[in-house]
Amino acid sequence: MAPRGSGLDWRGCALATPPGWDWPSAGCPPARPLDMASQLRLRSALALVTGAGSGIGRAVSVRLAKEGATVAACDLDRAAACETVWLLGGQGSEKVAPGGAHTAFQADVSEAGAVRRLLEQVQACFSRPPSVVVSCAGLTRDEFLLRMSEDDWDRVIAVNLKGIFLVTQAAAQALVSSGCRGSIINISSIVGKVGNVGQTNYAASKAGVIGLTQTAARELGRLVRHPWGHGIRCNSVLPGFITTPMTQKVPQKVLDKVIGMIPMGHLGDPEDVADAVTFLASEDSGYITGGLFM
Ligand SMILES: CCCCCCCCCCCCCC(=O)CC(=O)SCCNC(=O)CCNC(=O)[C@H](O)C(C)(C)COP(=O)(O)OP(=O)(O)OC[C@H]1O[C@@H](n2cnc3c(N)ncnc32)[C@H](O)[C@@H]1OP(=O)(O)O
Ligand SMILES: NC(=O)C1=CN([C@@H]2O[C@H](COP(=O)(O)OP(=O)(O)OC[C@H]3O[C@@H](n4cnc5c(N)ncnc54)[C@H](O)[C@@H]3O)[C@@H](O)[C@H]2O)C=CC1
Repeated sequence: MAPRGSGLDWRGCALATPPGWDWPSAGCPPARPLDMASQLRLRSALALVTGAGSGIGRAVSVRLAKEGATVAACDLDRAAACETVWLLGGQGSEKVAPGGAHTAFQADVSEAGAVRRLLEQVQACFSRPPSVVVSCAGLTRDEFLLRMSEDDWDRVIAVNLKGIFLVTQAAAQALVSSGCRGSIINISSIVGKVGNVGQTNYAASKAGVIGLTQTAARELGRLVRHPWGHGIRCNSVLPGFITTPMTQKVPQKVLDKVIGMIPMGHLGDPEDVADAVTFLASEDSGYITGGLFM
């Protein structure tokens, strides 16, 4: 069954009106018109999405596919990645994804060999490197500093920071080897800028993602004519609280505290992040590299 609010029915087909959509009484058009998909800004793109099996990564996969991209959906959880591909139309989705059928891949992004094999498998499957790479894979191991274990620190840094290093490096190497331009989008967090109680490990990892991405942008951004330039844009997105399985673990009393500080007055949806990611993946952001704050 397609996830609630995915805007997709049981077959993965777009609903005329997403479940729970409350058409504004004033009759004004919906905030996120479904016909945005008709733009097909990513018609020829091959997009690799890590963490594609849940939450933001799944929403990003759906959104990129709506704009014509072929999606290589990667996750530690193979079944979850396969469910995402099923939502996108699965095998036989060539009719909606000119670049080939959406495909699921399994990899632990914290393992160098797994990431190397992932990029090899994606290129073997599609005969080209992914021109859009979105790193959503991530986890939390929240605890107060005074009580945090070394393992909780190590695992969060390994997945959230080293994982993005490995995927960014492998994807950039593949693009440079092929002389292709690309757009790499790394999901950081507002926590990487302002910190958050109970998240010394997570905040450090997300702050590291910001610095990694800004540096990669400096090294990879210029067009090929520079020895270190390759026309590859790198941006990080820093969402606040978004309603996903990751935030469902947060004590309600904490959410109650934080919601009052959110300018929009409520948690965001994964689709809100997917919209920003899709903009950064497309040529509409052709002169933006080094970061975008939400
Ligand atoms: C300029 C804007 C400033 C914004 C401020 C920061 C906003 C942060 C927004 C983050 C948005 C992005 C999030 C993201 O990237 C995705 C995630 O990381 S989702 C997970 C987020 N995790 C948390 O926020 C940690 C939540 N806390 C916990 O899980 C537990 O408290 C913890 C495991 C750390 C400890 O559990 P326990 O020992 O059981 O203690 P309590 O739960 O009872 O807490 C004791 C006490 O501390 C208060 N508290 C705990 N966490 C927070 C928090 N994050 N912010 C504020 N206060 C917190 C808690 O309310 C208790 O207070 P009492 O008054 O004693 O009840
Ligand atoms: N939910 C939120 O409030 C916010 C989330 N983020 C970030 O967005 C990204 C996505 O988070 P959510 O969708 O909310 O979480 P989620 O828990 O719904 O999805 C995370 C996905 O990453 C996968 N994953 C975990 N470890 C992996 C690994 N080692 N290798 C490959 N895949 C792995 C999980 O299997 C899962 O499918 C994360 O990087 C998170 O830190 C940033 C800001 C806010």
